[in-house]
Amino acid sequence: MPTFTTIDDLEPAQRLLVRIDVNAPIEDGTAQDNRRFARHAETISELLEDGHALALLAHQGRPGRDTFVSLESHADVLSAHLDREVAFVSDTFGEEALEAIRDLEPGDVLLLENSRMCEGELPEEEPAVKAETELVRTLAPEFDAYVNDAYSAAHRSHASLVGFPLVMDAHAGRVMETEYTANSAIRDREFDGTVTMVLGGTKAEDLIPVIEQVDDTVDRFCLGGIVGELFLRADGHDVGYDVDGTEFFDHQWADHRETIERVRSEYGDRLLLASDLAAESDAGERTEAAVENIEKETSYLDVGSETARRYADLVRESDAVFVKGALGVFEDERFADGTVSVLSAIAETDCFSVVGGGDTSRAIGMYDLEEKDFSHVSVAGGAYVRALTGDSLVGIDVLERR
Ligand SMILES: Nc1ncnc2c1ncn2[C@@H]1O[C@H](COP(=O)(O)OP(=O)(O)OP(=O)(O)O)[C@@H](O)[C@H]1O
Ligand SMILES: O=C(O)[C@H](O)COP(=O)(O)O
Repeated sequence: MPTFTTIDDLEPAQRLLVRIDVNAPIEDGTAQDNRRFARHAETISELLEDGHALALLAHQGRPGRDTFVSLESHADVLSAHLDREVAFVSDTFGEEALEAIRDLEPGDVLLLENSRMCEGELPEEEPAVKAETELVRTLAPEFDAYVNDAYSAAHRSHASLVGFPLVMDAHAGRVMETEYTANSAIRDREFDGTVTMVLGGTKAEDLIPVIEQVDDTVDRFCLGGIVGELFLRADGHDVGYDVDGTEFFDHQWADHRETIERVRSEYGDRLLLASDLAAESDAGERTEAAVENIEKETSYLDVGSETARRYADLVRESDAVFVKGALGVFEDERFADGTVSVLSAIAETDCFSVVGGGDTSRAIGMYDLEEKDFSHVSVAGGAYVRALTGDSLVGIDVLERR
C-alpha cells in the first residue's frame, strides 16, 4: 500500500501546481498524441470538477535533441482531450508566468513552458538541492498544494519532480496512484508457469539492468528493436552499426559492449534474438533477410516475420508476459509486424500481461488492440522497468517521506 497522500486528501477549491508527464513524440516540431495525455486528462478533469485552479508543469525532450521543443502544441492536445481550453504561457516561473498564475480562477487550467528550459531543473541532484532552486522557490508560494501525477518521470531527481514536496503540501495524482499500485503489485507478485519478457526499443541502458535484476522471475527474454540489434552485433552479425547518419548504435555499443557481451554469454538460450530482420527496399517496400545474410550498410527497422511468429508463439505459451520497448518502428505500418504480432498474441490469451513504454503503449491504440485485453498498460518506460526490478523511484520517495 502506498504511504503517500492523494488528491482525495486535498481541501476543496485550492490553487494547485500539478506536475504531469506529457513527454511525447515530436513531428515537425509538434507534439503527437500518446496515451499520457488521455490519462492525465482524467486527473485534470477530476481536479477541475472539484473547483480547483490549476497550473500544469511538464517537460519535453532534453536540451540538444530535436524533441526539445516548447509545450505550446501540448496544450492543444490536452485541450482536445479535456474538451475545454488549456491556456499556455511561454514562460515557466518568470513575470509572465506569475501574472498568468495569479489570474487563475477556480476551474481554469494553464500549462507552463517546458520545465527543462529552466536553469536548475536538470541535472539529477538530491531533492534537498532541488528544493533550493529558483524554480521551486518562486513557484511554491503561489500555490496551496503540489500534485505529482508524473509517474513516468518519477525516476528523475529533477526540481519540478522532487523539489516541491520538501517545501509544501504535496499529494499524488490519479496516474501516479494507479501506476504505482499496478507496478508494485507486479513487482511483488509470484508467478506460476512460464514468464516471458519482450524487450525492444532504443535504450540499452534501461534494459540491460532489467535482464540482470529480474533473473529469478523471468524464464526467457525475447529481444528486438535497437537493443536486440546490439545483441546480434555481439554475436558477430553485421548489424547494430550506425548507417545513413543514424545515432542509435555506436555510442551505445561503446558504453555497453562489455555488459552486452557478458549478458549474452551468461544467459545463452534464455536470451532469444531475431533470426531475420526487415528493412526498406529501394522501391519503398518491406524486404526481409535472415541474420546470416544481412548487410552492414542497411538500416533494419523490424524483426523479420519468422522471428515475429516465433516470439508470438512463445507469448501464447506463457503465463505472464512483460513488454518494454517496440520490436520495430511500428509507427510505420510496414515495420509494425514484430510489435503487433507480440501484442496481438498477448491479447488473444489470458496470461498476466503488462505493456510499458511511452511510445510502445501507443501501438495498442494505433493497431486497434484493446487496453482491456492487457492486465496493465503502463504509460511509463524507464520508471516502469525500475519498478519491475524493485528499485524505488525518487519522485515517489519524496511524496512518501512527507
Ligand atoms: N530497428 C529500429 N530502428 C529505429 N527505431 C526503432 C527500432 N525498433 C524500435 N524502434 C523504436 O523504438 C521506440 C520505442 O522504444 P523506446 O526505447 O522509446 O521505449 P518506450 O517504449 O517509448 O519507453 P520510454 O517511455 O522509456 O521512452 C519506437 O518508437 C520505435 O520506433
Ligand atoms: O518519457 C519518459 O520516459 C519520461 O518523460 C522521462 O524522460 P527522460 O528519459 O528524457 O528523462
